Amino acid sequence: MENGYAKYRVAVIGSGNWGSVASRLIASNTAKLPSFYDEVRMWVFEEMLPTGKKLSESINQENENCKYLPGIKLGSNVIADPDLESAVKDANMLVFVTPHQFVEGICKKLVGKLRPGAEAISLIKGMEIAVEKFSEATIGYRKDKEAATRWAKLFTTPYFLVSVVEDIEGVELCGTLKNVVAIAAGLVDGLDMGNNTKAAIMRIGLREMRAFSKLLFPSVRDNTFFESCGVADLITTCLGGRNRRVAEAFARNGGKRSFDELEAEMLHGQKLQGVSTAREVYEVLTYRGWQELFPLLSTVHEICIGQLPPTSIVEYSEHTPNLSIIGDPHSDSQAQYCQWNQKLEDLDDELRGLILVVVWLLGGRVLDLGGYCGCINFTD
Ligand SMILES: NC(=O)C1=CN([C@@H]2O[C@H](COP(=O)(O)OP(=O)(O)OC[C@H]3O[C@@H](n4cnc5c(N)ncnc54)[C@H](O)[C@@H]3O)[C@@H](O)[C@H]2O)C=CC1
Ligand SMILES: O=C(CO)COP(=O)(O)O
Repeated sequence: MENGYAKYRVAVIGSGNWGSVASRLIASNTAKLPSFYDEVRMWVFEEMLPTGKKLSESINQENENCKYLPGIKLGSNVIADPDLESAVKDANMLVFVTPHQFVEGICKKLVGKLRPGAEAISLIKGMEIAVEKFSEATIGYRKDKEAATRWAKLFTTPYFLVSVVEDIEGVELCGTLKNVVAIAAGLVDGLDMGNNTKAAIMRIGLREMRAFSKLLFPSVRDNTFFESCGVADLITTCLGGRNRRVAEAFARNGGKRSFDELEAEMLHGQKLQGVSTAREVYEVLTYRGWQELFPLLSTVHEICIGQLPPTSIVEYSEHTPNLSIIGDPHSDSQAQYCQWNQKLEDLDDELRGLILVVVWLLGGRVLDLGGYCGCINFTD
C-alpha cells in the first residue's frame, strides 16, 4: 500500500495523436504491472465523425482512434469516455495530454472532482512510438523522486526509454520552446535554404531555449538540454514534426496563407502548438524587455503574425550583440563579462544578489542567472 492506495488507477485526459499513443503505451504496462489497475480511462473531446458516429463510440467499438491514430489498436483495456468527470473520478494518476490551449478550461472543470492525493503528469514529449520504433522521453520532477520513478515505470517499455530529471521547469520549457524553433526550421525548409542553414537555426534555437529557460528559472540545469527532452526532441521536431511541416507550407506560400488556414487544411483536427507558444513567449519577452536577447524566438512570432516576411528568419543575426552573453558566458568575445561573472560566482548568493540589485539601480543591465552565473552588461 503506497500513499494510502492499494493500487494505482490511471486516467488519460486527451485523445489526440499523442494522447492515443500514450494511452496505448500506459495500458500495455498497467495490464502487466500488479500495482496498477488494468483499465485506463481516456477522456475524449467528443467529435462527430463523417460516418455520423461519435468518436468515443468508434474508439470503444474498434479499439482504435480512427481520426487521430488510425490503424493502431489501443489495447482492450483502454476505455474512451467523453464525460470528463466520470473519466477521472476513480483515478489517482492523471495524465494530461491535450493541446495546451485547452488545459485551463479542462482544469477549471476538474476543480473539486479529483480524488484526494491524486498525482498528475503533463506530457510534452513523444515520437513515432505507436509503431514501436525505439524512442525515449524525459520526466521532470521536483524533490519527489519516488513519484517520478513510479511515473517512469508506467511509461517505460523496451522500445520507449524514460529517464527522470530533477528539473521540472527545464523539462517543461524544452518541450514548449522547441516547437517555436521547429517553426523556424520549417520556414528554412520552405525557403529551400538547405541543411547548413537549418542546422544553424537549430543550434541558435537550442541556445535561446536554454538562455530563456535559465533567465526565467535560474534553477534550470544545462544538462537537461542534453536529455531526450532537449536536443533529441528538438532534432526530431525540426526534421519531421507538424510545426515544421506547416511552417514550410507557410514559407512556400510567401506568408500569404495564415497558419490557422494551413493548420486546418493540413492537420485535419490535430493542433499546432508552436504558433501560439511563439506568441506567449513574445509576450514574456516584450514584458521583460528581452526581445533583442532572443532574436530567433521574437522573429518567429513576428513572421507568424505577418509583421515580417518568412525570409526574415535568416536576417536577424546582425542585431544580436547580446545573445552570447547569455547563451555562452565563456566565449572569448565576451571576456569582460566573464571576468565579472566569475567574480560574481565566487561570492555567496546574498552578496551577489545585493551587487546585482545595486548595478541595476545604477542603470546597468543585469541578468541574474542564479548559481550558473550572474551577468552584468554595462555597455548596452
Ligand atoms: N503528437 C505528438 O507526437 C506529440 C504531442 N505532444 C503534445 O501533446 C499535446 C496533445 O497533442 P496530441 O495528442 O498530438 O493532439 P492532436 O493535435 O493530435 O489532437 C488535437 C486534440 O485536441 C482535441 N480538441 C479539439 N478541440 C478541443 C477542445 N475545445 N477542448 C479539448 N480538446 C479539444 C481534439 O479532439 C484532439 O484530441 C500537445 O500539447 C502536443 O504538443 C507531445 C509529444 C508528442
Ligand atoms: O509537440 C509536439 C511534440 O512534442 C508535436 O509537435 P510536432 O509534431 O511539430 O513535432
